[in-house]
Amino acid sequence: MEVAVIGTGYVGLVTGACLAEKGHRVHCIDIDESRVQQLNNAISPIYEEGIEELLKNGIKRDNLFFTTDYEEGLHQKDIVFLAVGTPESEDGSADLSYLYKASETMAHYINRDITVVIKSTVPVGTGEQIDEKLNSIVKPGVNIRMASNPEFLRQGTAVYDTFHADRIIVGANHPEAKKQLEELYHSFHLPIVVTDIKSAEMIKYTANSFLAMKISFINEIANLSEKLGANIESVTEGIGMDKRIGSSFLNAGIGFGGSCFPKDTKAMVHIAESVEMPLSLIEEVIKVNEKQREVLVDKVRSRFKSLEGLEVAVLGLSFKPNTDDMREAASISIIRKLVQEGVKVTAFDPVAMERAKQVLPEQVNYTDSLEEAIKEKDATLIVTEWNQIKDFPLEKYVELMATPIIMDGRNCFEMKEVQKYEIEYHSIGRKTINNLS
Ligand SMILES: NC(=O)c1ccc[n+]([C@@H]2O[C@H](COP(=O)([O-])OP(=O)(O)OC[C@H]3O[C@@H](n4cnc5c(N)ncnc54)[C@H](O)[C@@H]3O)[C@@H](O)[C@H]2O)c1
Ligand SMILES: O=c1ccn([C@@H]2O[C@H](COP(=O)(O)OP(=O)(O)O[C@H]3O[C@H](CO)[C@@H](O)[C@H](O)[C@H]3O)[C@@H](O)[C@H]2O)c(=O)[nH]1
Repeated sequence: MEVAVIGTGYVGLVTGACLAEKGHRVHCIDIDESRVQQLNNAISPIYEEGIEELLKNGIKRDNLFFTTDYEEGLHQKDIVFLAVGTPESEDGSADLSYLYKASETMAHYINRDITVVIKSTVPVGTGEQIDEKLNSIVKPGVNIRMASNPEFLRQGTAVYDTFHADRIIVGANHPEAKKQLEELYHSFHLPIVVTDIKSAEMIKYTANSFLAMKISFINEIANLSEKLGANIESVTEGIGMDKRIGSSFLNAGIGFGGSCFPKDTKAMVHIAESVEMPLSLIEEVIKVNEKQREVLVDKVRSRFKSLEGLEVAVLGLSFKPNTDDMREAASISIIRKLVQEGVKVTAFDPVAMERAKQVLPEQVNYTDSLEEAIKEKDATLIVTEWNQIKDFPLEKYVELMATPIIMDGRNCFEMKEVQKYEIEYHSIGRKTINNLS
């Protein structure tokens, strides 16, 4: 089919490249000229496994194009996806200004019947509002078929997730839009759930709120387990085997970050408030998460008499492994607090250091060697569970650090493994190991 995708961020780019891989003819439109130029040279502006291979394939096959020109991108298209950002506004609501701007620009170039699909995460009712807006601009006689197709990919595994999604949600009030989207996704061989537009919009926020709730829930239980001397990993194993609970998304740590959970939970609360139906449970999920971000710094504070002049290594900066995205990364608030309290921070991340430099305090030192990062330090804080960090031998901490004290915010190491070394080891929801002589 003939497809256009507006916005070439994590969602738009991956969607466009995957649809081209399945044989559709796809034009991706973005206002960012340097991004479009890079993409035309098969260089990905985002760090995502497998994406550059798809770009090369699509460009070679001549069915994947990148442009800043809406007219060229929308020419003779059957379906157009809107995949621009919907970031957090100051009041916590979703900022729809990029979506409105993109829709308005697009409307001026639509001259035939077309299905317009919102892929961005948007509050319930946005599809209807955009529909109204488009109809007020397009030429009389041109039919807009509005639809919603929310995205569930995770950063770091975005290409894999697109080809192996648990389900595809198609929200369509118009039978032709439903038919076209089913045809578009036919070759993906994935379950498709068809619903109305408002329910599709609701599904996306509900899924993210539920997943965020699981994380805040297990983090509270982890803090309590730690206090009472229980082990959170045994607890999650024990509850996870109950099929009604399930074991996924129950990794205790220093809370959720990234470009989605923090903003989507806040937007959900805002949506509910706007219809006077407060979501107190989700409000608590957010509060628990904010408190959880403090846990590692609190552990440093209670371990050392004074933080002034302390030399600390921070391992992992991105909000999760396998991405260079720093949006709402726990490392930001942790490092800011440490620096404020006089700690000298040396940071290491396998891919996110360049992006991190734009948001972290200027006092931070960086090194691309994990060994160098921990050398002669008073403590090491583990913030992101990259494989390089998880696989780094524990004996190196003993060998290289001034005192081998590890504060692990992601429970990277098994307790029985740590027990073998002369290390002081603090983690989340588990007993402290103190083998320092
Ligand atoms: N990042 C994720 O993992 C993820 C997953 C599921 C859903 N979502 C949702 O998808 C949407 C997009 O998220 P993202 O992370 O891909 O965003 P992003 O910030 O990575 O990318 C947005 C892109 O849109 C472009 N853009 C902005 N205005 C434009 C315009 N008028 N015309 C053309 N292009 C324009 C920007 O230049 C940018 O390249 C959001 O609503 C987000 O909540 C994101
Ligand atoms: O058991 C867990 C799982 C995740 N996290 C944290 O939660 C955050 C988000 O992780 P993840 O969900 O893997 O990454 P995202 O790329 O943000 O993906 C989420 O947000 C996307 C944007 O809406 C959705 O499309 C995805 O389905 C949803 O998983 C990260 O900070 C993780 O460290 C935990 O602390 N414990």
